Amino acid sequence: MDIPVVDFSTYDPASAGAIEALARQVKAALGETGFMTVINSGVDEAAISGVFARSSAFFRRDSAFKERFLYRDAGENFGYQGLGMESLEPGKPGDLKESFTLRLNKNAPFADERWPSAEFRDTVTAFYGECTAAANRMLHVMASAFALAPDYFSSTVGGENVALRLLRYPGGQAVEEGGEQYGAGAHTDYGILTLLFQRDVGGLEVQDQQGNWQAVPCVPGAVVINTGDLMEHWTNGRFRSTLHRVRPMTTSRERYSVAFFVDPDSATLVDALPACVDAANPLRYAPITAGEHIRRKLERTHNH
Ligand SMILES: O=C(O)CCC(=O)C(=O)O
Ligand SMILES: [Fe+2]
Repeated sequence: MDIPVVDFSTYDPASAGAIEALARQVKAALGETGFMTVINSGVDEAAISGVFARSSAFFRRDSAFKERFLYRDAGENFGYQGLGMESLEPGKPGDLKESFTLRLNKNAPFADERWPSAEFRDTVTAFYGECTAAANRMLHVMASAFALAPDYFSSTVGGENVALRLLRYPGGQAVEEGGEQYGAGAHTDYGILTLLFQRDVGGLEVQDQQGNWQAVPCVPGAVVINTGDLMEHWTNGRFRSTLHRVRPMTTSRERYSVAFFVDPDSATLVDALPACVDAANPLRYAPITAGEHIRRKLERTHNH
């Protein structure tokens, strides 16, 4: 399975032709694998490097420091989780990763003491803005793939359930290849769309339609995009929410990644688009409220 590469340099909201051409490529990619590699996403390379630098500076600190910012609960979805504190595949041993997850709720901002530093907060806030703008361009194209208004999906994303996550998969993990414990256990993402930034250490794998795991390559400067469960619901399965996982880092190399999860506001009722339901594609999913789905998945994966 090849992950299709889509070049967003031609994105022009004023050109119906440009949007249609992109929509055809996005529809093919998300319909086939649920994943695509986007080049020229518009996210500034200096901003990407800046957030990775901030991430490694934070994770290099000792546990006592990092644990001052511990994740509390799925409701707020904010803070530091150490090795093993999450199992993305519920019931499996904890993931061999550490993470800092953050939301930026404009109405109820997190207090200063919840942030490792003001500089950290400012860097991730700026990056969150870059990701939001890029996600909105992609959501525009995805909406046009179904002849919907440009803001059909983006208008449901006020930020309440959007999360940015810094991830580190430490090297030297003494686990067997093919064992039960992964860097990140097999899972599907919860919302509409995920933007994933990686550097030169890979490990992400996607399950193809035959059930085989395929490596996702690291393309310099590119963003890996995948659709989540709620998008699969919305499109009645046309856009797939594909299982993926991260291999355990058994050599001395460590993997860093940054994920931006674009999820609709809690009250959004996600119901299959009429254009995606017909005799050949009968309705597959009952309507679901976004908040309920996201919260249930977060709660199932958090190891207390
Ligand atoms: O770090 C990665 O490459 C993937 C992370 C991921 O799939 C997730 O956090 O949902
Ligand atoms: Fe994921």
